[in-house]
Amino acid sequence: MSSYVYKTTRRGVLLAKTVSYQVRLCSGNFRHLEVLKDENNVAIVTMKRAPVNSLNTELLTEISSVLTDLEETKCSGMILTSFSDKVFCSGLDIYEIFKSKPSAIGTSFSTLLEVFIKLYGSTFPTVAAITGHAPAGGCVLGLFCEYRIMVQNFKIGLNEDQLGFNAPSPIVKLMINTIGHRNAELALTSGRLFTTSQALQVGLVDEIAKDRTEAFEKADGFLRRFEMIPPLARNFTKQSMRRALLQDVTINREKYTEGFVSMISLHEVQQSIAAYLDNLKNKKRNAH
Ligand SMILES: CC/C=C\CC/C=C/CC(=O)SCCNC(=O)CCNC(=O)[C@H](O)C(C)(C)COP(=O)(O)OP(=O)(O)OC[C@H]1O[C@@H](n2cnc3c(N)ncnc32)[C@H](O)[C@@H]1OP(=O)(O)O
Repeated sequence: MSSYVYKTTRRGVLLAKTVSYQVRLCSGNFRHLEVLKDENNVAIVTMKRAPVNSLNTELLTEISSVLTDLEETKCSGMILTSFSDKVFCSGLDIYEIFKSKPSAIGTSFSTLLEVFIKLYGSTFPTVAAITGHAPAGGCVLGLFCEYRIMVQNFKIGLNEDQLGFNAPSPIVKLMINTIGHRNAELALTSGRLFTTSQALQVGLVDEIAKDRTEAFEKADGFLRRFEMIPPLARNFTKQSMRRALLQDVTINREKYTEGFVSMISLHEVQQSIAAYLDNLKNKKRNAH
């Protein structure tokens, strides 16, 4: 178990260094996730695929499986977060889409769509405690949740265009639903990454936190808003707001996967990803 776990009290979720009797580690043999539940059946799902939580098929499969478990055990809320104080999630594992077989690209993307359906369509309230950078697929994970709290001085956004391909249409719709058509078009066409405060201004995140502890307090505050709301009513409303997009992704999952694979497999796109990776490595080299 990592050195940090989250202790819950009746008044909220607090960062602590010791396991409280009130918190139990969920069963399930996860390599890249830690799942804790408090006495109110709120789950804290922490991604811990070092160094940057890139979403490979294994991590995506684990997230999908946790979501099934949380539905079955009638979880009352979920906080999605990262083990890292620098990166929430760095998006799809680039090495699973660069120079990879179409079948591997397809599996990775299709599993992301499975997570889309389960997380975006979950019956319980969901909040992302974004403790670091959240580019591309990292931002997408946040967008699947109902509410986003982001620690200050990081970056978030859909930068797919910078890598040489476009964000798939369900993600474009999700972005439009969140920040409006004009802002989404400007952001997507330039692959813009927003700073935390810019993201708040545009509505991409809902609250800013000064650090992880505050992010958790605010996440807990969001979940507590629903204490007096009958869960059935809440869920009906949520599903009715999300139905069109959920149905689209569910019905067209295969079509979207084929489209993504074809696009990523294009020679020009692979060249752009190679250049992007070079750039990433150079940045790292120059920083040292
Ligand atoms: C309906 C459909 C739904 C959705 C479609 C969504 C499609 C999404 C496409 C994607 O998500 S593509 C991935 C896009 N991701 C990025 O552009 C992020 C790239 N990474 C960064 O900008 C930075 O690494 C960072 C800001 C996340 C972290 O910076 P820093 O803390 O300085 O770490 P390093 O840059 O040194 O990286 C450490 C290590 O990790 C590797 N890495 C980083 N990101 C990824 C990644 N996405 N996949 C695989 N590996 C990644 C990086 O290369 C370094 O590796 P070393 O071997 O050099 O240590």
